[in-house]
Parts: sequence; structure tokens; C-alpha cells
Amino acid sequence: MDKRGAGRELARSAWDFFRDFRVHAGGDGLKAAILIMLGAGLEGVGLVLLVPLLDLVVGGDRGGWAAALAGRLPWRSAGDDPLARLLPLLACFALLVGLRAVVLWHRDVLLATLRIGFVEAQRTRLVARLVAAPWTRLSTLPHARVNHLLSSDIILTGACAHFMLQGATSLFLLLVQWGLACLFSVPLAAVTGALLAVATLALLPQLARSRRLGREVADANLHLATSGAQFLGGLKLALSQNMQQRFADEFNGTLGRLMGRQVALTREQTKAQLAFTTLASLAGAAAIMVGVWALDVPPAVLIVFVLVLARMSAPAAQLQQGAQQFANFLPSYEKIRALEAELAGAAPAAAAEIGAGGAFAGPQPIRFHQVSYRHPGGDRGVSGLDLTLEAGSFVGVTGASGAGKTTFADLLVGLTVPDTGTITVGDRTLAGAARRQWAAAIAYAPQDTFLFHDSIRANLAWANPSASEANMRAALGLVGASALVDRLDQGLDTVVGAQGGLLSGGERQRLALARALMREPPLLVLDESTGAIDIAGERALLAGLATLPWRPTIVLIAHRRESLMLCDRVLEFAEGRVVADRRMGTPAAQASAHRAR
Ligand SMILES: Nc1ncnc2c1ncn2[C@@H]1O[C@H](COP(=O)(O)OP(=O)(O)OP(=O)(O)O)[C@@H](O)[C@H]1O
Repeated sequence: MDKRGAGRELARSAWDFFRDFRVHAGGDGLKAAILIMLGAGLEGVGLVLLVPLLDLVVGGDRGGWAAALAGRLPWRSAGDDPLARLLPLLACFALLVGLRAVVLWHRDVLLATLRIGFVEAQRTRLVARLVAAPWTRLSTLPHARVNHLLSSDIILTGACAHFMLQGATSLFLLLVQWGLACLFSVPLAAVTGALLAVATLALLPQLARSRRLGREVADANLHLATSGAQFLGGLKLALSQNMQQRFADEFNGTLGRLMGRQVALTREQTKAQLAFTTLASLAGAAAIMVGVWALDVPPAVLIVFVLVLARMSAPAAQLQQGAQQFANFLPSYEKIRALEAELAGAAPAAAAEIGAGGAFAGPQPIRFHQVSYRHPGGDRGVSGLDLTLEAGSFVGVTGASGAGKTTFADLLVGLTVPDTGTITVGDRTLAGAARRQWAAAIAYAPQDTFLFHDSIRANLAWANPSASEANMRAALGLVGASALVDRLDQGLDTVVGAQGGLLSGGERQRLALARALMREPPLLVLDESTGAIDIAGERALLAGLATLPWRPTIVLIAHRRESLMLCDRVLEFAEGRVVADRRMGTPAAQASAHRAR
């Protein structure tokens, strides 16, 4: 992209950020602007008080506005007694300092509150978009991207807000100080202002470079976060195959690339900072030379002017550095907005629809009418599914990898919507509100066991917050996890570690199944979620499920023949179609038939 295009993009993105912040701030934005201006104004008044102070210390003729002001001040009439003139002056200073402290306190608290609130609002909005998005869209998002956006990138939007607010504060301070400089000598201030403006314009392209490097650092950070998240799992694999050096080299390579980008960014920022301070100092020196030789400014005015210039250097440097940092962190904000825009395009019906219609109570027949579904961006999925799952039946689903079993389960629970055909539960079609109510009723134990990094109790309560301890114990007993909980020091309050990392694979699956039972669902879908449990334990568990008192319809996806032995019907998938539908003469089938009577 050419320089002009990069500059335009930066300006557009910065404007979007400002607009977003302004909307978030609402009425407090105006209050903050007033406090920023008031703080800068009080700083200016403090500088004005330098005039009589100089008058007192240096004395003599300052000429122009300074003399006129000093002549008009009340303590001028207090005769020539320095003490009599100094006391009111110091009183004024004390008053000013106190007032300024109060204003700055209110300003800083308000700005911090707005900044923190803005970060939280960004996070809440992104989470809301993610929660509202359909599974078809979410399933294609890389986990690391979402994690990074919700953590690091969101925090960096706070840094953006910080530098924007700091920039506004510095800018107003600069304007007030420049206004004061104008009061002392308009031509001198005009020369200084023009030179500073030229220095600022010369450094504008630097901001676009800062944004580009910021984006590269953010990308490298994401890459590092992805590698970091998989570090232990990957290291275990590497250790088991004596490939740890290669693993370390790969990780270090990612780290090295990130460091390279960060060094490049620091180099650019330092260059810009030095260039700006050098140009600003030269501009000040040039202005003083012009003042002395061309404008014949009196020495006392020149001294005050130099003091004002010295005061201006701090906010000017802060403004320049803040702008660099803002441009550097802006890509994080852009990434968040990009994901929101992606998700907004795919947002399904509003969550408010959940309330419409009645809840699904008890198992009912589930009917697939000529259902087809293709995954986005490919031609794989399921097609022409035409079948009925009887209420309370125990259905096994099997087939080779990629045959379409999970796709079928996702349709069954309402995670995905058919491209063609319909799915009905009882007499209701799974669409809109009914689909959401169905999802709110059923339980799904997916292939990848997911447990929160929290206690067993909290993990179980997640599915049904009103579940009693007795319910939890009963579910744990049914899935064969009572002994596990009893042996843990903290019992139900034991924290299971990130992703249940402190438990074995089979134990994790048992807890996930217990959680699925907590809401007494009319449909229980187990997608290869018992495969890590020993065969005898799995058999006992499935036998328990087959005799659950509330008689849910159970769909068990499994590869092992032993797992399917208790099912009263087995569907075999191949190439997205049901190629065999077998009724089994099992004890479960008899139990099911008995229940049906
Ligand atoms: N999100 C997706 N985007 C594109 N294609 C997908 C997606 N998910 C699955 N597929 C493809 O759809 C086909 C069916 O996948 P599905 O997960 O239903 O298979 P499966 O029978 O459950 O396999 P396995 O036993 O290995 O879990 C596969 O060929 C798979 O590659």
C-alpha cells in the first residue's frame, strides 16, 4: 500500500476508534472534555502568575502586554515593599494549586473510569457477538484468535484509549501555552507555532509506519500465543519422540520473529521521538533568534517566552509519543472490529426469541425430513437424511471417520440448521425460537471434553444452577465418578485444572457426562464421549443411562462395537448418508419396548 493510502487508513481507523469511544462515553465525554480544558486553563493561569513573579524578581521594563498586566495587578499598588507584593502573589499560587489539584483529580478519575469502562464495553460487545453467532461460523474460528482478542487485544484497546485521552490533554495544554506565548509576543509565537507545525507534519508518515509495525507485532504475538497454548501438549509429544530440540527450535523461531518485530518497532519509535525533540528544540532556538534579531523582543519577555517554550516541550513530547503508541496499538482495535463485522453478517435470530413458545418437556419423536447440510466452504456434510428417532430410544451411530456422524449430531441438537429439509421434534419444527428452546433443553457431550477451570461442583452446576448436591451425587454415581470425588481431598469442591488437566481422560469424560445429566434432558447426545473410559466401566455407565427414570432419547456416536451393544438401534453412516439402520435385540431394546408400553 502506498504512503497516502496507509495514512488514509490510519485516519479512518483512528476516527472509528474516536467515534466508538465518544458513543461509549456519552454525556461523560463532554464532562471529560470540560475538565481537560479546565485543567489546561489552570495550567495557563499558573504561567500567567510568572509575570508578576518575574516583575518582582527581575524588575525593570518588560514592555508590551506583560508590563500592562503587571501594572494592572492589585499588588502593584501595594507600593514597592517586595513582601507586600509577594504575599498576595503566593496566596494566588496556593489557591490556584489547590483548585488545579481538585480539577485534575476529577479529570483523572473520570478519564480512568471511561477508559476502563470502554475496555469492558468492548469485551462485552465481542462476547455478545460470539454468543449470538451460529455454530457454523464459530466452528471455523481459530481458538487462539478468539482467546487473543478477548484478552491481549482488548487490553490494548484500553492502551489506545489511554493514549488518545492523554493526547487530548497534552493538546489542550499545548494550545493554552501557545495562546499564552501569543500574549507575550504574537510574531514570536506565530514563528514557533509554524515551525512546530512543520515538524509535526514531517513526522506524520511515521504514524502509519508505527501502525504497520504494530500490526506485525500483533500478528507475531498471536502466533506466539497459539504456540504457547499448545506448549505443554506439544512438548509431551516431542519428549516422547526425542524431538524436544526441534520443538524448542520451532518455539524459539516464533519468539525470535516477535522480538525482531518489536525491535524494529522500538527503533522506529525512538527515531521518531529523537527527530521530533530535535526539530522542536531547533524550532524553539530559531524562534528565539528571530525574536532577538528580527523582532527586537525585550529580554524579560524573551525570558518568559523561553519558560513557556520549556513548559510546552513536555506536552509536545507526550503528544508525539502518545500518537505513536496509539497508532501502534490501533491494530488490536481493528482486529476486534473485524471479527465483530464477520460475526454480525452471520448473526442468527435474536436471543429474545428464546422466550416465545413452550419449553420441550420430556422426550418426543425426532423426525428428519430429507435433511441435507454442507459445511461452508466445502462439499462435505450429510445429505438426504430421512429417519425418525422414537421417543426414549437408545440409538447408536457409527461409521468411518468423516462419514458425517458429528454433522448429524450437530443438526440433531440444533447447532446447525439444514440447508434443505426440516427437523421436527414432536409436532414442532426446529427453527427460530423452537430451535433455541430445544438447545436449552437437551444435553450434548461433544467429542472434545470441555471442563471449566473450576470445581467439580461449579462444572456440574453450570448445566443446571438449581441442581442440589443430592442431584450431583446421583449423576456422579450413575457415571461411575463417585469413587473419584470421594478420594479427592476437597470432594465436590476440588478444582479440576484448566480443561480438567488434573484428571485422567476417562475421569474427564465421566464428569462431562454427569454434567450432561444435570438438566434431565429429553435428548442426550454422546459424541464419542465415552471412548476414553475402560470397556467394563463404559458398559456399566451406558446400562445406567438406558434405565434413566426420565427416559431420554439417547444418541450414542461410537466406533467400538462394545459401546454399541446396549443400543436398541444402530445407524451406520458413510459419505454423509445412512447406509444401514439395524434394530438390535438387546436388553436395552427390551427395556425400551417395556417403557414404551
Ligand atoms: N467445519 C467444517 N468445515 C468444513 N468441513 C467440515 C467441517 N466439519 C466437518 N467437515 C467435513 O465434513 C465431513 C463430515 O464430518 P463429521 O465431523 O461429521 O465426521 P464424523 O463422521 O463425525 O468423523 P469422526 O468419526 O472422525 O469424528 C468430513 O469430511 C469433514 O472433513
